[in-house]
Amino acid sequence: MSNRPIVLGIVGDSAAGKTTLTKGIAQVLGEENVTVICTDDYHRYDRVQRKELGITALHPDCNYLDIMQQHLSLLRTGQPILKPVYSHNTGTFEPPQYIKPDKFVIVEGLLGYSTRGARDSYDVKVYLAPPESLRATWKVKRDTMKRGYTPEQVMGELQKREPDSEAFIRPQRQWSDIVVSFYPPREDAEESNSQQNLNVRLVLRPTIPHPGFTEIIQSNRANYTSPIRLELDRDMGKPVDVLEIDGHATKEDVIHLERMLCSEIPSLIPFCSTDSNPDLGKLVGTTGEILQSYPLALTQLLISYHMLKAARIV
Ligand SMILES: Nc1ncnc2c1ncn2[C@@H]1O[C@H](COP(=O)(O)OP(=O)(O)O)[C@@H](O)[C@H]1O
Ligand SMILES: O=C(COP(=O)(O)O)[C@H](O)[C@H](O)COP(=O)(O)O
Repeated sequence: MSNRPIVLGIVGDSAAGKTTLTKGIAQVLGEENVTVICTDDYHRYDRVQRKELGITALHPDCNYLDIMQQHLSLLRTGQPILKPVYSHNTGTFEPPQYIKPDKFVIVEGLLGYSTRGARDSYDVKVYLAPPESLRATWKVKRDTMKRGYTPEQVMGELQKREPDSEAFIRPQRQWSDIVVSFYPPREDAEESNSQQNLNVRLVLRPTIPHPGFTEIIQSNRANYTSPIRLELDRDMGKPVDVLEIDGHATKEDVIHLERMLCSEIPSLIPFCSTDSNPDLGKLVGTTGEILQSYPLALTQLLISYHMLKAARIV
């Protein structure tokens, strides 16, 4: 067992699903073992100042990225930090927080892979990339319900942020080991956009050793219509494996994959199916409803697999 924390990065644009996935992974790893850091705390300006300056939270100049990087290096070696705190409720800063890292650290935020030094701090790097239309739906719902914005304000903000999303957020995809995209089965099905039965597309780069999916999928009636598919593709010009899991996959479809992931890592076994772990794949939807999805469950398990594997071999 490694004697330093294992660090997971979850990076993506606003409302891409970072907090939701972070909670799901912490649930599998055991919340008591996980320290969660949100890099929004490293904003340089509060909400009013950003408005006055005409700068978005996505811009590197709007964040203390040097301090974020220092803190990530400290956490990686097991040392404590005094972390700033940004409140999304008030849009202002609160007193700093003393944080001593647990066995696992999850760092979620907008610009986590934007500097070389920061990127060097992670054991596993995930990038979240839902289609932009789904992200907009999620952002409008969440920011109106939880952050006190009107729908018009959120749409305006998305528009204003687009150049910075393109320049600073989306390029970080290239640094990730896994790209996670939840998406509705049919792009034109507006009402399925935010809710149940989302599919997931998992881009697996050869930057970390992934489990041997090929075997299990081949032995398992894999074909183009199977709800679980493994394909070879390219992502940002580089060869990758892509694992697709459809929202309508049944328990029987996912069970082999769950067992395979868990058999390699004994400590995952108690958490590896919705029978033994009823909260696996559960999430709070944009209107507060509780959803459960196999695509999310398998995404949680795959990322937890990598965390536990890193903890054993480092
Ligand atoms: N996999 C998912 N399936 C369904 N809804 C999701 C999923 N991920 C996120 N959401 C919804 O989108 C909204 C934004 O997600 P959140 O995790 O807060 O994003 P971020 O932390 O990246 O800003 C949440 O309110 C949540 O209900
Ligand atoms: O883009 C984000 C990141 O949060 P998330 O990734 O959770 O959307 C927020 O808009 C900024 O942090 C500013 O916060 P606020 O808008 O609350 O002032």
